[in-house]
Amino acid sequence: MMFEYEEDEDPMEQQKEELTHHSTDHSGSPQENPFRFSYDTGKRAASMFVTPSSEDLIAYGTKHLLDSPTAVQRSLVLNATTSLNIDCDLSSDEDLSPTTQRKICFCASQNPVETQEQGLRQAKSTLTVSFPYHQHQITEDYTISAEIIGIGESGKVMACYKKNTGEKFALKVLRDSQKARREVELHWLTNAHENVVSILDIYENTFDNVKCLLMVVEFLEGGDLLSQFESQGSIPYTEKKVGEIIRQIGNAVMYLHDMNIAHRDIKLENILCSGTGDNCVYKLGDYGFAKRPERNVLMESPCCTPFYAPPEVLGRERYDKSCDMWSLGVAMYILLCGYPPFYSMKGVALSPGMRSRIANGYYAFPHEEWDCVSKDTKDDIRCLLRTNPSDRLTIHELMATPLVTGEPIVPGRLVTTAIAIPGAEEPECEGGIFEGFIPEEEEEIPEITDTVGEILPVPKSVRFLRDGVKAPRLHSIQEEVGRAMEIMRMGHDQVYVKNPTSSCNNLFARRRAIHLSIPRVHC
Ligand SMILES: Nc1ncnc2c1ncn2[C@@H]1O[C@H](COP(=O)(O)OP(=O)(O)OP(=O)(O)O)[C@@H](O)[C@H]1O
Repeated sequence: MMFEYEEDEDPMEQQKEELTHHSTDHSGSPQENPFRFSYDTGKRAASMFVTPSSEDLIAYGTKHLLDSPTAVQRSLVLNATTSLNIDCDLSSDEDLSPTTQRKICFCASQNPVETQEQGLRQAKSTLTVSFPYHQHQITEDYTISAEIIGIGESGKVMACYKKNTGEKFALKVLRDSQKARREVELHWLTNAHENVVSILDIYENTFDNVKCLLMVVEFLEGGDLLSQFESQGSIPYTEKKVGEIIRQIGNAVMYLHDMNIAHRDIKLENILCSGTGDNCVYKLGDYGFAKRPERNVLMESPCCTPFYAPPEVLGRERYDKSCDMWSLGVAMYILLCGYPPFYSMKGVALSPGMRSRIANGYYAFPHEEWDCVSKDTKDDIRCLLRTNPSDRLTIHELMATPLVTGEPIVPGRLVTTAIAIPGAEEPECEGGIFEGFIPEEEEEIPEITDTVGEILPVPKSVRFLRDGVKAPRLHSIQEEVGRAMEIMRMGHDQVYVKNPTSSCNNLFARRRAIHLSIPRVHC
């Protein structure tokens, strides 16, 4: 869907009129001070890049939300500064959910005058959405601290402090690129949701001749969910707690999916926590791989972290938002037992065996951790980890499950032995219930030296599902995953292709010896 205008209307004029009318200026003209404004919706505080008072803004948004979403949506187009296509069809208002409309109203309100000309230039061609940003130095507004809040693939996340309030925020610096712009744009587009990390300010600054985008986001004191989970010893969470996390993050995912945006990198590290207590608010962050497909075009680029990557991504087939559902299933699985459903026995991020198990949907629910989990919840995970994307639960279906709605669920057998085990028909093995098929060609299972706990009396084919990946290894696995991410995320910028004549890799060497007439390299 593309933005469309009716030929006889001039949206520029209309928006100018609306901005003039609604911008009751308290601190200067919009040109002088277009970015200084904070509002509090009651849910969150965020700088909205506008000058009107919060009442004006909300009234403005509400008015247009209720009376004339089209007018506001048209004005949103005037923010356009890049060629990214955001496929909202403004010719049909009913396509937009109320939340979507509300967000778009806010976007429209924040429109800095400086972008209007650019918007006009694009108005009757391909109409796109972008984000407003400052071009002055971030250090005019924030003090950048040396404190590192987190480290990710794209660099460090630093602490920064707003100069006039002393408030702490998180600063993510991205080297300017098409990918970075897409990350910021899609995050910006969804940032009004209460379970999405709020963006406060965006800057385009140049350091040592390198143009960067700097994103100031709210600081979540509880850190990321993986660290929080590990800091309490990776002890499995209760279904109630997991249900609450999935309810909140699922709400954010539903918001994204309703806007036809897939996050594509849902994992515990990208779920941020407002605190550590019972009232923790969970928020989705890191849109580094988020994508909005063109209409009816499924996303094709492989991304995601291997542990969370669905088969169709690994298989480089087409996929869509259902990859987020797979990743939610993986996240649920980890939180409920303390280890991931798929992993490499060799301690690498993605082995052929792990790939094969993912492709076949082959994982287990070992008795020790899973017997106390209800069959309903295990069924939810099964429905999320289906190898065929079209068979997977949608986000709307997940949000209606008892786990998420909080309806009573029949507990697993360790909680009460009086209840019949509905999973009696489930395929069982000595080590637990397993799913999928046993791959015909398994990877060699090496001697496991770092196994925590006893070796279970299970067939070799199933053993890898349990051994060696107990809680203490989770973090090191995640680190390995991090190192492998550049390869996994080849859908975007670059693909690293090893030199077949000089590469040293045992698997490659074996295959080369068997299949290829490439001279052998001694590693
Ligand atoms: N707003 C925030 N509040 C608190 N901690 C944060 C915040 N943003 C990021 N972090 C921490 O920094 C880490 C890395 O952040 P982020 O995921 O945004 O970076 P990245 O480079 O995109 O990472 P990835 O490796 O997932 O691509 C997070 O896992 C989290 O621990």
